[in-house]
Amino acid sequence: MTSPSGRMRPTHPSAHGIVDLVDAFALRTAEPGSAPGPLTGVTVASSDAEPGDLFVALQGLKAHGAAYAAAAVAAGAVAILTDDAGARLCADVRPALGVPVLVADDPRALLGDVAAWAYDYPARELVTIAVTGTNGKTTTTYFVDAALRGTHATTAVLGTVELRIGEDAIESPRTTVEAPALHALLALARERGATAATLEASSHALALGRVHGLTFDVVGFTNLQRDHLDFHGTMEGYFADKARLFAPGQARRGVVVVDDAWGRALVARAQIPVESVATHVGSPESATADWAVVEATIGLDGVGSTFGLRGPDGVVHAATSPLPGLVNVSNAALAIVLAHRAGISLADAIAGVARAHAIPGRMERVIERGDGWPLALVDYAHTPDALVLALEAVRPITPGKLIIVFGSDGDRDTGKRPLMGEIAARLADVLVVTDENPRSEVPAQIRAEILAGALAQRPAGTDIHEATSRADAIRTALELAEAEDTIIITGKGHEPTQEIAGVFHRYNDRDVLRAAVVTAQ
Ligand SMILES: CC(=O)N[C@H]1[C@@H](OP(=O)(O)OP(=O)(O)OC[C@H]2O[C@@H](n3ccc(=O)[nH]c3=O)[C@H](O)[C@@H]2O)O[C@H](CO)[C@@H](O)[C@@H]1O[C@H](C)C(=O)N[C@@H](C)C(=O)N[C@H](CCC(=O)O)C(=O)O
Ligand SMILES: Nc1ncnc2c1ncn2[C@@H]1O[C@H](COP(=O)(O)OP(=O)(O)OP(=O)(O)O)[C@@H](O)[C@H]1O
Repeated sequence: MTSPSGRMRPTHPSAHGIVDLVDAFALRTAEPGSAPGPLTGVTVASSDAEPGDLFVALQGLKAHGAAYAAAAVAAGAVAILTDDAGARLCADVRPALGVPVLVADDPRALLGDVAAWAYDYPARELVTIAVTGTNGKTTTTYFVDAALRGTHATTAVLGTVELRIGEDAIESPRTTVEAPALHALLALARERGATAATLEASSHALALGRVHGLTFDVVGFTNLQRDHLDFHGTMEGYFADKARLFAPGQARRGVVVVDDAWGRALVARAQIPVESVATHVGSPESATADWAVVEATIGLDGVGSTFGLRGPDGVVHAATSPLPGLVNVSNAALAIVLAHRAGISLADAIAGVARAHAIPGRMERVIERGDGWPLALVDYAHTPDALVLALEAVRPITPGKLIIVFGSDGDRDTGKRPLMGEIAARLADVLVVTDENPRSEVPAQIRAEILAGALAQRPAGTDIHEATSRADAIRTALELAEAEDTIIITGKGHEPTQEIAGVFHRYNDRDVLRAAVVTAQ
């Protein structure tokens, strides 16, 4: 993987005139200025500005981007696009910025279209697929990508774990990058000969227009569970933001898992053609859905599952999920239909998903059981529902005790903390409660809220431990474990850092586990 600060932009961007930008988007000019060169890129972050960029200065939650316009110009930005408030801030800069300051009423609403224009609409030359939902986005996108790879020699997959084009990848700053970065990545993908791109669309991204400026060929919905209520306010608000992906102009067709009521509501409300997929065997939805999982056998070794997928024509196809647990049967079924609707034959889609590699931090087996070692897995479950499913998936492959190491994020939905504690105390045998990403919060307070939930379920507090450092928590779990036990470390998955009090420390659960094995040898 290239360095996290590495940029993924086209190496041969085309040059546009500022006059053409003004004409194309009916912009007003606050300051005529003088562009030092043609426009070759777009950014919303001064720290990412490169020579030739249009710096789009947005009103943020904490600041107005126009406050950073001078920094962007110093880095080479050739023009500023902002709103009226931003233009006033730019007018106050002394000495004057010197570059044209352009104004739109709502620059965020234009951002995706401007970025697509600047990079010559790369998405039009790629098969594009987006997946949304609370859980399963990453897994489903990797499954879809595996299915596409049989037909498309070079693909891109853009999401939480990494930004990957072909075999070249960098760490991803978030689940869905801002629209200028997205269109730059798609332009680079096109330049490198990619013909398909699969990406995760987070609810934040949909609310903030990060995927504007392209029409996806196919979009998918996994499920909706409690998360991110700090941002969306209510479940209805969260759902409404997810539903934005299933709108004309944003996508041509959709595939929706209808196991939960939100998926069924989405099918009823979507204004694009959608197909439904029911993945709970024997559920009422499976009788009426377009596609349905009609049987599923969980691999007893915990590796994967086989299942039957009934298509709209009534024919049942034998399929495989390469990852453990029923949730991955659901993700695999969705991925197969998405890939098929993106132009892959059903047989090739099924075969491709079956071949998907291990996905970083998703039910990833880091230590295999044997030689006195317990089985140790790292999983990204960080919502109450995901935690239930993760623990239920590993229980059948655990002859001894099930040991969980977990915490909960700071500065995020606080209501889930006692729920996570209660679930862990109910479904695991031994708990080691520790920190996840405390961010600006006091770590001990977060742990106390989790422990309150755990103790409500298990008042005597038996086998409930607390560790102030995550690495210590993992080492504690290893000390407590016998060979027949399973350790599952949840919450951070692939994450390469731990955010504490504004500082991102290099940290990874898998590395700590591997280091413990090496030290013991
Ligand atoms: C809630 C949210 O999404 N916030 C995003 C938003 O931040 P903000 O509105 O607070 O921005 P701000 O700090 O007020 O700054 C205003 C503007 O000035 C710019 N600026 C700011 C400082 C500077 O030095 N230079 C500069 O140019 C910023 O780029 C921004 O455009 O705009 C910023 C610029 O694009 C984003 O970095 C920031 O994402 C933050 C980092 C974030 O944590 N977002 C998370 C919540 C997120 O998006 N998560 C989703 C979902 C994940 C999941 O499903 O689990 C994701 O897609 O990752
Ligand atoms: N279909 C599913 N339903 C419920 N839980 C799931 C599903 N798929 C995966 N999970 C659980 O959710 C965790 C996150 O999975 P994944 O990374 O694929 O989802 P995601 O939507 O990308 O999450 P995030 O947006 O937080 O990155 C997994 O580690 C697993 O525990």
